[in-house]
Amino acid sequence: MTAAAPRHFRKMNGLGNDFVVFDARTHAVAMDETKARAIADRKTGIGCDQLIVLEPSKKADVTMRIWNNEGGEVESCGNATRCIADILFDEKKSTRATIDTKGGFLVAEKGGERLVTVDMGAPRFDWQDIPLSEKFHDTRYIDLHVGPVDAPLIDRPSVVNVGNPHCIFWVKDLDVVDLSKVGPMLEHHPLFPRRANITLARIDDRSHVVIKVWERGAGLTKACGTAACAVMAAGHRLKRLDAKATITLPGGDLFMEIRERDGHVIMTGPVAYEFEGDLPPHLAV
Ligand SMILES: N[C@@H](CCC[C@H](N)C(=O)O)C(=O)O
Repeated sequence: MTAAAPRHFRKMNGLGNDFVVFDARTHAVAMDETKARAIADRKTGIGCDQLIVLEPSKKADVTMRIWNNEGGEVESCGNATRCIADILFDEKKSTRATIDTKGGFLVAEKGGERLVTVDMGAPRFDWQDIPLSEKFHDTRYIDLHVGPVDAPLIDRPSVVNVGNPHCIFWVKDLDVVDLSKVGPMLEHHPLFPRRANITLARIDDRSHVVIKVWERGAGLTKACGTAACAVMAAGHRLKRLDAKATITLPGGDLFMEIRERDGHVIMTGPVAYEFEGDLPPHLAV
């Protein structure tokens, strides 16, 4: 039996949310759920929160496809978008890059050395767009209660789609519930037919929020860029946040803005290169 050809990859992260990146612009990469899980495994694979595959695009510099470490392909990833934009800035010797994703067409600009600003597009608040499985007139706060009878209850989250589905619980204390326990239950709640990313958000003042995220298909991560976009969009819609705010995640800060002229969410944050290599034959794609 001949071994599959090794496949070159780059390992990168945005605030500790880490990615194995494959370039399929010249040679096809056959990613699927089984391979994604094997490569993402932190004990027997390379290890990552998400796998990224770059493909040619007719309308953007690149098409970015995203798989969670659990194996499912998803629409959007804020931290990976910054990483890919930085690769493109270097390749194109330009300070602007365009990236097509299932969640939308994104434009990124260089903000400094390994610092990237991305226009993450317009947030969607309609219940069908989140999507939710039942009609909610007002998605600023929905009826969804969490917590056993003998523990503090958190409820009335906001929901928003920023390319992918997010549910945000506004809390005074980020430890009010154990997100590693309630996260998976909420992610799979029947109200979310495509599941959801679950965030606890503590607003410290009108321009600073601290968050913890249980990512759909990836669990607790050090940072989730789209969750920061979702918190910014929902918090501003509730008039609890100014148009510019810093969002602190376990891995560090993202600088967020709701652009006045079109309501788009603008995210600025760092990118980091870790290492590169070739997949061993048993993991080859
Ligand atoms: N880490 C990402 C989000 C990745 C996808 C997410 N888990 C989902 O399933 O929607 C980010 O930085 O946004």
